[in-house]
Amino acid sequence: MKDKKSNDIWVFVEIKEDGSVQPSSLELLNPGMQIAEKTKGKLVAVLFGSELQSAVKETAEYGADQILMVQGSEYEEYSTDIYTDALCILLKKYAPAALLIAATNNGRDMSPRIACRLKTGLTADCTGVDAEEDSGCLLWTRPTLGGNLMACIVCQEHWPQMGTIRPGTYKKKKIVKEHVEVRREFVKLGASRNRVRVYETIEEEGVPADLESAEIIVAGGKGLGSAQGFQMLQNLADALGGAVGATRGAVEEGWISHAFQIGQTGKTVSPKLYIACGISGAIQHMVGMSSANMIIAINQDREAPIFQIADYGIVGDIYKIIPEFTKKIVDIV
Ligand SMILES: Cc1cc2nc3c(=O)[nH]c(=O)nc-3n(C[C@H](O)[C@H](O)[C@H](O)COP(=O)(O)OP(=O)(O)OC[C@H]3O[C@@H](n4cnc5c(N)ncnc54)[C@H](O)[C@@H]3O)c2cc1C
Repeated sequence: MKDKKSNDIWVFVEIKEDGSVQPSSLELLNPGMQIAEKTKGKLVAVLFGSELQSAVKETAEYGADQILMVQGSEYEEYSTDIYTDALCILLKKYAPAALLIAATNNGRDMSPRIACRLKTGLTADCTGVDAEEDSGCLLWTRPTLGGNLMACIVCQEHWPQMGTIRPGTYKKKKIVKEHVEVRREFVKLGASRNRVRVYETIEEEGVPADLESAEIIVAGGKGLGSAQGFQMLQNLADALGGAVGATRGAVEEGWISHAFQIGQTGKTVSPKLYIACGISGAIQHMVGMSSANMIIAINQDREAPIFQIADYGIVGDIYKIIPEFTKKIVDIV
């Protein structure tokens, strides 16, 4: 679209199959607030679903000025056709300045279709977003050229400014607002049709359930020396109620699948506690985990760069430290 009707920033808030809110969507309300302040618009959360009361209540705690709820049985589960059609109708009606979508499977599926229909640009899989105050254009950051460079992408004169943002890039931020306006929207889908029916959802085996939203991550690198080392880390993660992650070094060795990789070409995480075991601290790894609240690094090389960002550093052999540490935790719990 060539014009916008407002400076509002929209965040599409995805609802999971169990009716709860996708945490990575709530994370986007955090940068959304700062951007809306710069563009001098409202922060609007858009929700689709069949039963939205509790999702609206939860979303209202994360800083939205307004919530658009689109309720109906046709939105009970995600459908590429229905969601794309409905969101395009709303975007044409309100013509906001920007739309932020979490880079989940559904977000990645829907976003390019919307951008194409509205004849606007889409910056996919971003690791950061900001806004230019003068132009109101969004500044999207993402790795480019195989991850060797970070690019700042601007899409001028096309609205809404659209991008998908990697889960885990931002932290959810609770904000108490005196008033959050909740508006019901009825979208007349007309000739829309759902061409795809989902008969069954099969969870892929061996994939970490929610690495991006884990509060504790025990990550391993090449210092583990073998795939067996990850079992040792899994024991510690289980004792702490956390998840296991890995460096690209360990993934390339074939010790663990790419789904566990953290970093520039893997996942972005932001846990409360990150325990880095046998990880040197290459920049491409650190961009994916440096926003953790607390980092504990265990490495036998006291010069390893990971110690520069660690809150606590232990110089030593992981094979001596981790089993002892796990035993202590198990004894306490
Ligand atoms: C374009 C591009 C994208 C990339 N994307 C990513 C990415 O997304 N994620 C990522 O992780 N990397 C990525 N990399 C690779 C990155 O540059 C590093 O090569 C990688 O992170 C190194 O992994 P590592 O720390 O496991 O291995 P190493 O750098 O080999 O470090 C192993 C560490 O283990 C320590 N150690 C060894 N034995 C022990 C022991 N017994 N006890 C304690 N410590 C021990 C060593 O002292 C060493 O510091 C990318 C690279 C490029 C070029």
